[in-house]
This record gives sequence, structure tokens and C-alpha cells, in this order.
Amino acid sequence: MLLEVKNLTKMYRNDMSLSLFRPSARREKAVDGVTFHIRKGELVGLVGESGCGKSTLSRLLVKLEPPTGGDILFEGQRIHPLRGAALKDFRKSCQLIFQDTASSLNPSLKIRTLLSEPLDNYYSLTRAEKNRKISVLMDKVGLRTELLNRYPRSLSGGEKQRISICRSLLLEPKLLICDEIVSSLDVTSQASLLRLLKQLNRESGLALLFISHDLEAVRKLCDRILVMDKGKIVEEVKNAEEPVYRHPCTARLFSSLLVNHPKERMTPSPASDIIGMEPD
Ligand SMILES: Nc1ncnc2c1ncn2[C@@H]1O[C@H](COP(=O)(O)OP(=O)(O)OP(=O)(O)O)[C@@H](O)[C@H]1O
Repeated sequence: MLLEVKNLTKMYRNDMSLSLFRPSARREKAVDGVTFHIRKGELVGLVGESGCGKSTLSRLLVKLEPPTGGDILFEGQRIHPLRGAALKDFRKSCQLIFQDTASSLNPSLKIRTLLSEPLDNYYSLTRAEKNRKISVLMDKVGLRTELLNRYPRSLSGGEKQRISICRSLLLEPKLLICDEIVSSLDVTSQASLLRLLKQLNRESGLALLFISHDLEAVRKLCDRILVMDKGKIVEEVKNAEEPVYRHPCTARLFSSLLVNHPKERMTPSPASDIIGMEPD
């Protein structure tokens, strides 16, 4: 098993009153007893309405924040006690890319430096080896190597997102957690990014936790979809099966995709057309 999440909980203390004289705080469970697993090379989707706890969960999974309770195991090892070299190894194997990653690219560094940094942190490569690795991957993600001498400000949103993905993939992670990485992109860029993720999964067994509001993209890309509501995983939808939605939240989320009731045929969006994935 690649990732095992057991009864994971995260509570935040949120101030309810602005009054200095009557301060009050509410402890809110952003993640509430979540249990699930991801096998090696599996494509798992995570969907849920805004504020249900998806981003909090992704931050817990990569150890950016400590959980209030529960456990996360990566390749059988609890991640909570990891320190030093073991933590560095875990961070290499389990990467998180989020929507704003692109805007967090250091504006004063050229793309060449931004892409060399992760390699310098983890490997001892010659300049030629580094350049080769970078240009092979840039080609794979559909970026021209001329961009290497440019600064992030001169790149489009889609190009910056691809640079962020490139930075993660250079480390050859086993699990990539993508939190809303396609929502700011146009339909064509979205489609080619999804195609790339599918290709990486086929070629190198990269496992994905793909978090998105775009249910149709999730359904086309993933083997299983976890549905989250108010901090809990309330349902798991297996893509290969006829969808049977037991939880009202799942039905609400998926209802916009369903036409021609009762056969529940999916209507492909332009993005899924371009991905070249047939509707079920
Ligand atoms: N650092 C924090 N401090 C206090 N409350 C927080 C914090 N981070 C998240 N929350 C709360 O936890 C809940 C879940 O938020 P989260 O961002 O994980 O949801 P989400 O499903 O990712 O939403 P969206 O789809 O809109 O991005 C929300 O009620 C949010 O206000």
C-alpha cells in the first residue's frame, strides 16, 4: 500500500466574536475521522463542495500541518515522527501541487534556476546530466526549452503551472497530490495537462490524488472518486461500475453531469473531448 490514512482529524480554533470583552472561540473539525488508502499507481479523485476540508486534508497528507488525531502511513511508515533524512525522502516521494503554486515561483529567478533547485537539493548531478533531465521533462510536459532563460513573469498561467509540475516531477515522486491545479487554465491547457498526468501514470506508475471542482475531469481521469462532505469521506464511487449514489452530497455534486436519466449517460465536455477519453 502506498498511502494509508486512518481516522484523520484536524480541528481549528476559530474566533466567533470580534468583541474584546466577550471573546469566544469555536473548535471546528475541518477534517473529521477520514480513512482511505491509495495503492501504487492508482488514480484517485477527491471531490466535495467548497469548504468541506479538501485542501486541509492535502496539507495534512504532505506533513505541512500536524493532524489533531489519527495516522498517515506512507509505504507502511508513519509520517508523523519523520525527521531529517527520512522526512526529506518522504517529501521527495510525496509531492503536493496546488492552484497557487505557479504564483509562488520566485520571480527573481530564471526558469533554469527554478528547475535546477530541486535536483540540486536531492541529487549530485553534473551540469550536463541536469540539463538533460530538465529538457527531457520539459519536452514531456509540452514546454519549449527557450523558456529556461526567461523569468516567471514573462510566462503564461498555463506555462507557469507546467513549470511547477515539472519541478515536482523532476524528483520522480511516487504520489502526486494535485489540489485544483486545472481550474485556472483554459480548456485546451486543462486537457493537455490531464493527458500528461494519465501518460505519466501509465509510463512510470505515478499515483495521483486529484482534487478538483471539475467533476467531469475527475471522472475521466480517476479509477476511484472519494466524496467529501463536512470533513468526512461520505462515499467512494468506483468508475468502472454503474454509478449508484447513496449519499445526498454525491447525488448533488454529480447531478449536473447526468443526462438522459435513467441511463445516466455522461455528456462529454470540450476538455474531455480533447483529452481523448471516451465517455463511459
Ligand atoms: N488555517 C485555518 N484556520 C482556521 N480554519 C481553517 C483553516 N484552514 C481551513 N479552515 C477551515 O476549515 C474548513 C475546510 O477548509 P478547506 O480549505 O480545507 O476546504 P476546501 O474543501 O478545500 O474548500 P475549497 O474547495 O473552497 O478550496 C473551512 O471551514 C475553513 O474555513
